[in-house]
Amino acid sequence: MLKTISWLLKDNKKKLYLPIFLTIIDAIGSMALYFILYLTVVELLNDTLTESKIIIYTAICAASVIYRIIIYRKGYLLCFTRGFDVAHDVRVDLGEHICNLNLGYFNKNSIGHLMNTLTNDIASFEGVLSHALPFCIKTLTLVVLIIIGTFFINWQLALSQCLVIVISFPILHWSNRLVKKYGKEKRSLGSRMISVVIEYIKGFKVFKSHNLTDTHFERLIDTLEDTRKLSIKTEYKMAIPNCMYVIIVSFLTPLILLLGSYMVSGNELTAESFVAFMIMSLALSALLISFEHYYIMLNDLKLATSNLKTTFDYKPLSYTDSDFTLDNYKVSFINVDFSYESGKEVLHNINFEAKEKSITALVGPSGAGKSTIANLIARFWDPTKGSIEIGGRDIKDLNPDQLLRYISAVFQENVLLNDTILNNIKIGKPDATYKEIIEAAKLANCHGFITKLPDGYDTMVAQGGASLSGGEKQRIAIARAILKKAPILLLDESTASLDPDNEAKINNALDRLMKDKTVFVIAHRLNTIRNAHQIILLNDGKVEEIGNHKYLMKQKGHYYRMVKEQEAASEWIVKGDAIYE
Ligand SMILES: Nc1ncnc2c1ncn2[C@@H]1O[C@H](COP(=O)(O)OP(=O)(O)OP(=O)(O)O)[C@@H](O)[C@H]1O
Repeated sequence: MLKTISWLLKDNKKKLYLPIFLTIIDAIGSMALYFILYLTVVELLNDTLTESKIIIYTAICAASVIYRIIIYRKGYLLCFTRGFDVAHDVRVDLGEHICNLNLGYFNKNSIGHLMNTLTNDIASFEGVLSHALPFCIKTLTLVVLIIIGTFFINWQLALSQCLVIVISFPILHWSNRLVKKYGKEKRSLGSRMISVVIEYIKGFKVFKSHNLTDTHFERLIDTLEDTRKLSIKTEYKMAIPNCMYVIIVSFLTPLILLLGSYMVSGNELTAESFVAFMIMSLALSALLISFEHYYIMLNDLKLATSNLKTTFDYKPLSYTDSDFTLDNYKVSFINVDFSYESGKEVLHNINFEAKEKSITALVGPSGAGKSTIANLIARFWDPTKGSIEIGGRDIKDLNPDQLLRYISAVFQENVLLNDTILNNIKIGKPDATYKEIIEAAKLANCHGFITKLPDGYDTMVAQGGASLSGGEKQRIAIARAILKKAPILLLDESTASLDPDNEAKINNALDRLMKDKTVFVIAHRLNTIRNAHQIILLNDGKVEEIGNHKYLMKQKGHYYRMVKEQEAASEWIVKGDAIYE
């Protein structure tokens, strides 16, 4: 565990040296009080406690208290602030690391697991660094100092005291094993609960429209109930070793009382040493009881750090060139195979070339692999075999962040942030001027509806863009892409039926956006792509047909049949409940 923590801390370890040192100094300072107490008891029992000695002892106690207040304040404040600083750095590192991962990571790991790592695991890490670590160090220092001190008073009693402490070790180990077992279960249940909550919130509209809110709410309730049951079970299981440990270390005082009394009556121990030993022993047993709490926290940290390390161990996409410029924007797929999950290939030996400033339409049945091709161009994933070249460069060599400067994407589901419309458009080019933003909005046909909103461009968009219509959201996404002016465009044509006015506005905006760009359009309505330079018909992850509309129609193959089917469907007239051709 220490190795993992040290790896997570990296250079931040040094930040913790001073607070740990001050914590140890504070522990040593508090020992001074025990020593004065011991001297006072000895002098009192020997009847040698004079007024001047009382003043000296009181002065030492007062000085020790002031010294400890200063050290305590400094040490603990440093522990807390440095603990929070270090956890903040781990959070930032983790955030940056996640940004560089391919989308495959989010595929394998449920959102719940990721949220758990980002929130609970880091919170455990933070809690231990800022709270448990200083208390553990202080407690351990005091325990060691008290044990050494008791050996000076009477080694036989000190040895029997150590024996009791040694007996408690297997119990601590037992509780440690339970923390590991139930901690793992709790973490995975926690991840599941977060996933279910997110699913419930995101799907609320769908569940409601299908009258399934109750069914899905029950799923949520079931997960909450499982969490409650597991928490209670954990506490019950943990209670056994916890109680045993507390009983054993509490047994220290009666043991010393019994053994000490025998030794005093047998003149093997003086009364004042006996009293001093008893004071030390009481303090020791109280310290050992509180130690267990922090020991459990430290063990829980093991799970948190191993989760964090697993996330950090997931390698980001590699590249050799981070500062590159592309000479042209021709896109080529060369013998590309791809699988999201090993053993389940979804693209097989894809070969095609999209000329610079040409339009390539990707068509085919649902699940054929159209979106996957778009994802591979943006390097959201890497092919499992073969290569993808842009401007003659294998994109595997290029820094994915830099590569995305050359690519704009307009997907069906356009995410709008809970921010102003202006800032939502600005995402396309963060340093854009107000004039550039307005121009892009005008080209995307959204200036009109934006200026009619109460605060115009400063109108806040509700989370997820809920306050705008589907067509308006799409036009804002187009404005973003216009502003970005990237030479390659990935376009997922909307499947949603839009009213003719909205559709005309979007098509008009798209025409402007597509001008002079290497465009890939995932087309669902074949009448919109008749002018594409090439149409790639994908079926079951393979290129089945390739060519322009005229050529493919002449072939009378799969594309031809799809066009004919869509034409026939568009001629249908829906009258009441009946459909007539
Ligand atoms: N994130 C993912 N993880 C695992 N499998 C996936 C993932 N995304 C897509 N797939 C699978 O890959 C295959 C191709 O999917 P893709 O989304 O590329 O098809 P598509 O042609 O775009 O379909 P549609 O027209 O319905 O959007 C499908 O079998 C799909 O189930």
